[in-house]
Amino acid sequence: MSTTTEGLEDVVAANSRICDIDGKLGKLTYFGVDVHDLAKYSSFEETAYLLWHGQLPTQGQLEELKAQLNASRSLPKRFIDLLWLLPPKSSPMEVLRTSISALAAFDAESSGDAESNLGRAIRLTAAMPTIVASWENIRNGREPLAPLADKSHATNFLYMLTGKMPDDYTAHVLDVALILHADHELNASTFAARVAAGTLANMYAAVTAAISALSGPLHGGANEQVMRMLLRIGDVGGAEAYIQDALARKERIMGFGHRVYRTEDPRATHLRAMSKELGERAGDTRWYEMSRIIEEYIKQHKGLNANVDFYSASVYYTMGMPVDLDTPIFACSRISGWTAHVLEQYANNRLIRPRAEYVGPKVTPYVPIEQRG
Ligand SMILES: CC(=O)SCCNC(=O)CCNC(=O)[C@H](O)C(C)(C)COP(=O)(O)OP(=O)(O)OC[C@H]1O[C@@H](n2cnc3c(N)ncnc32)[C@H](O)[C@@H]1OP(=O)(O)O
Ligand SMILES: O=C([O-])CC(=O)C(=O)O
Repeated sequence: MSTTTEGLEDVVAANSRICDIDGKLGKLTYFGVDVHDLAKYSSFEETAYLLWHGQLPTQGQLEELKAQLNASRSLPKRFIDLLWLLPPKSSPMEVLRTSISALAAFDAESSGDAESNLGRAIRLTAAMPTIVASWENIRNGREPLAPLADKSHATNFLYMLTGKMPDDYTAHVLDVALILHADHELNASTFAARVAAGTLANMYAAVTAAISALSGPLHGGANEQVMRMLLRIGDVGGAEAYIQDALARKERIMGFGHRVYRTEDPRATHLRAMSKELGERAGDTRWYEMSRIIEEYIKQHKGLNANVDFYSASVYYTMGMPVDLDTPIFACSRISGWTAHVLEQYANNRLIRPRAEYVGPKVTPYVPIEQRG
């Protein structure tokens, strides 16, 4: 058998039209559209349309998608009842994973054709922020809030989380963060979704697999760990010594390094700027300043760049998000990319089944239990 590539590094495992990354140049495109342009000019809804259809929508197509999302934000009462049964200490990421798995049982459609699956992608994308916001309310003993008709995805998410209408800038920041996190080629969670879809498991099963893979601290779970680190450091003056010690202990610094990027992660450029501006607007740039010190130190001493998870931590924290919602927020964006990849997998399916290089013991005779030991 051929030599193994640990972690499948640089292995090309699928043809995909959805997302392209140039890790040397730090370029990221969705169906050929530069993520910098999407961050500047687009909205999450428009970006999701692009991922599902391969082209940006016309005004009419965008309005239709917004109407479909608005019509699918509410959750069935029996589903909300299910959330009330979960222990309040359950982590939001576990609740989200359990919820998507359970949501399969509430899907009235039985067809698995492409149109039905596109409908599922839209409904899942609409429902995820409602699930996260409902859990935030339920775990604090409050009734979940109903979504607002005719408001954007980002505005609705913030409203349902806080019970207050967000200001335009905060809604814009979340919208841009959702655009930036929407897709990233064959990252671990998208690959997990495609592996599940490749068995022709349904979209809920594939997304449940994806949420599981996203939750780990080497992937989407890193943003939460970044914020926990910043909170441990506590003040700007302590940042450099903390990182110096952590590196001396050979610790991995969350939010740094990437399997593909060898230069600045283009998403970090926007998140860094938003972290700064949010801090300035809030009159507290502590988290941004701490982040900058850590970033410079790690770049200088380890040659590693900040990834998408590093500045999203201070962005969400400055927006007032509870730290354990960081990764669920990531999932609420990546659902658009996951479902786009699942649709692409179904459209051109072949079971994904690699081989392992066997490195275990040679063939050994079976020893009866009374002769072992
Ligand atoms: C949305 C996302 O998923 S973005 C990634 C989010 N994850 C994180 O931020 C977690 C921290 N980062 C990491 O653990 C890694 O950089 C990963 C998992 C993202 C990429 O890992 P890989 O491509 O497998 O790189 P690998 O783990 O082999 O590391 C290569 C070397 O860089 C070091 N390194 C990589 N990342 C870090 C880090 N964040 N802190 C300290 N050292 C690091 C490793 O220790 C290793 O050094 P060594 O060769 O001396 O042992
Ligand atoms: O591509 C990866 O391996 C991880 C990543 O940045 C993402 O999923 O956004």
